[in-house]
Amino acid sequence: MSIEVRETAELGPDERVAFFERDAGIESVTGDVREIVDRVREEGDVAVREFSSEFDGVDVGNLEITDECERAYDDLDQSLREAIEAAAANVKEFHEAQLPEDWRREFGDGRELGRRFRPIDRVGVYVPGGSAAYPSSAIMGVVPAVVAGVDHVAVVTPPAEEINPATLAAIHVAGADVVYQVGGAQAVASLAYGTETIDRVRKIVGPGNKWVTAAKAVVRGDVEIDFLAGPSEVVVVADETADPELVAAELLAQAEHDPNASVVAVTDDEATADAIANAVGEMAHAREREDVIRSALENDASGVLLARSMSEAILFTEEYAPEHLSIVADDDESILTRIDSAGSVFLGPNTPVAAGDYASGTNHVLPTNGGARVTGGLSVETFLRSTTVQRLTGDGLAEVGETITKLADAEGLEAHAESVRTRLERTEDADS
Ligand SMILES: NC(=O)c1ccc[n+]([C@@H]2O[C@H](COP(=O)([O-])OP(=O)(O)OC[C@H]3O[C@@H](n4cnc5c(N)ncnc54)[C@H](O)[C@@H]3O)[C@@H](O)[C@H]2O)c1
Ligand SMILES: N[C@H](CO)Cc1c[nH]c[nH+]1
Repeated sequence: MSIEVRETAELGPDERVAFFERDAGIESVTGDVREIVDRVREEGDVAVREFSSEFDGVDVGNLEITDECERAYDDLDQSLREAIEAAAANVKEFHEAQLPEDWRREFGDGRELGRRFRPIDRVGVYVPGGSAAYPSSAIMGVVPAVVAGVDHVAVVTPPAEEINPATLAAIHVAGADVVYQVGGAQAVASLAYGTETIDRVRKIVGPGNKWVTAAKAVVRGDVEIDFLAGPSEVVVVADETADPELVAAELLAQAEHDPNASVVAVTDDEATADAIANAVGEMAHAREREDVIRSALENDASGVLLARSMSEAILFTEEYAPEHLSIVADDDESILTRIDSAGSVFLGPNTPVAAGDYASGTNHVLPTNGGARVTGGLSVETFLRSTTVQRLTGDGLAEVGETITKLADAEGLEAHAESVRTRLERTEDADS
């Protein structure tokens, strides 16, 4: 397996499009996904069972498996149980620090304004589990919802002859209220529209492969979603001080998720670029998921890139807007100040992306496909809605009264203006 070094300056228009408008195969499955979503919407559980049989190879009996999660937790090897609990505790602590406080304060004279935060009442969390198991994603999806105070957290995860026990146990530890064995687009459709067994939710969150991600895009008009969190991505920005093997290790780690994953190293140092490419070639062999890694490395949005300068490497990265950004360079903090678009940032040689994937406490459900240009990852705010609150005194209304009536008149909305004038007149009458 080899990966060729390409110069950023030499990239043609098609290659730039492949990097910057990458879609990880989502568009190619959107037609099929629309059909799956429509069938589940019309036929409910019958369609869910049919698609589970077709795509997961399982004849599902009971769709609900909430009690099985607690049993899996009880039976789980103690050290694995402790690892799940330690990761969940770190994620909880970091997300509790995000909880916003309601506030009100005086603006001007007699104008009290503020914001109030309340949880969404019913959410659905997708926990992936097709080609790998994702207990970590159960923690990342459910814990912030619980911290936010969501009343009803429903989890969906793909069925299997035996669903991974660590995934079930993690769903239990994270605190889900109800759990269903259904995966892929059919799971997203079930949460969006409801079936006989699965209640519809108000917001669907969580990561998944191209079918899951396409389904979230399809239902987005009918139900709220977090963002598109599809096949994993990483960009490593490296200078000549970077250890090529550690950079290669980052690329392989994200590449092993999915054949549609995208992994990039970009550097301004030719020797470093060559060394990273060699290390990737050598280290990719004899991996358990070598085939998946090979496909991901062959993606048009993957590669080792040689930039003419660090500024060019930074511009490339900003345009790419990766899910994960690792910066391994002497002046990592100053490079970071020049990159705004990244889902989650990992600084320095001792900070592997796997830290955030599993246990440092930050969330690993992150925007892919350039979504980092407009949003960050899953957080407590994902599960909250904010409401503004205001109270004006007579003086407060008088202060903004003319501004309001002028604008209302300009809009031709007389009743708006009158609702203010009436109050102002009453205040004047009371004062005289
Ligand atoms: N961006 C993020 O935040 C993030 C975080 C964690 C994981 N991920 C990604 O999640 C994904 C997990 O993928 P996975 O496949 O292991 O699990 P998954 O649960 O996402 O997908 C499995 C489901 O895909 C459906 N499916 C499979 N083949 C199909 C077909 N031919 N037609 C229709 N549906 C089909 C099946 O219904 C199955 O249940 C990876 O791409 C990984 O990179 C992303
Ligand atoms: N790298 C994934 C986010 O793209 C998260 C994850 C789960 N398990 C391992 N890693």
